Amino acid sequence: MNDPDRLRLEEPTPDVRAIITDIEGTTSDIAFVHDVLFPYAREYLPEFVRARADDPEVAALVEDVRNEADATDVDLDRVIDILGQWMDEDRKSTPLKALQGMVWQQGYTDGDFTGHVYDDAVASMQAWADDRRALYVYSSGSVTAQRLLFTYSDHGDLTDLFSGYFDTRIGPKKKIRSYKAIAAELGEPPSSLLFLSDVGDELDAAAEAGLQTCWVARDEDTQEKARMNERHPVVASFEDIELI
Ligand SMILES: CSCCC(=O)C(=O)COP(=O)(O)O
Ligand SMILES: [Mg+2]
Repeated sequence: MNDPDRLRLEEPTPDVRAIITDIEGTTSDIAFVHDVLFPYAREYLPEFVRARADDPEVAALVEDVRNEADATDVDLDRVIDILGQWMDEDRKSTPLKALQGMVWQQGYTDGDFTGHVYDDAVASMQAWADDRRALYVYSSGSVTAQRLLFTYSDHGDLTDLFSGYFDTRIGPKKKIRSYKAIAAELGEPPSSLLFLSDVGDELDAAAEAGLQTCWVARDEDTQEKARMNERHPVVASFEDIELI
């Protein structure tokens, strides 16, 4: 590992004890999320919500949508319209994400698609797990959706690699407090945690919380933007990350 171009993450104080990774754009292709998962949810979420409206879990999420939309008196059809609008906006709403995850379950189990995970992400995550580094996911997709993607991945079931999952129930991904809450939940000093993402605002928030960060910029446009930010080490793939 003496390649001078290889990114080495020097430890501020302790070594990296745990890695927390984003999914969309980081472990997995943005196109899989936007061209496969989102259209599937756009098509099947309305009938899913109607069919399961009396299920207590779905009913509670529908109520959460009404509250988040500040529309407490609206009927189910209006809630479904709101969810459609939020999907069009790619709003990172916790109840929407929970409902999407429940809808995707059908797609994965029917074999309509498998979860895309980059080859380099699989290889590095396997090596880190072998090296006894704990690996966590933090995504706006619900924990259910995260588990599904890695259970039904292109590479088979990868869930053994992960020690835990966080979604927006711990807080939004662009807020400093979310990363502090994750560190507190893991019982680790923030500086011993490494957060991987393709989004600068998420990395900025993590760095402000004291985490080590790495910008996974998989295409040239993102690499240029990432390098201009200058706050985070930049890699084109997980292969370029060398942990000390
Ligand atoms: C868990 S796969 C679905 C991803 C998703 O719904 C999403 O909004 C992407 O969020 P991320 O935080 O992984 O960029
Ligand atoms: Mg992302």
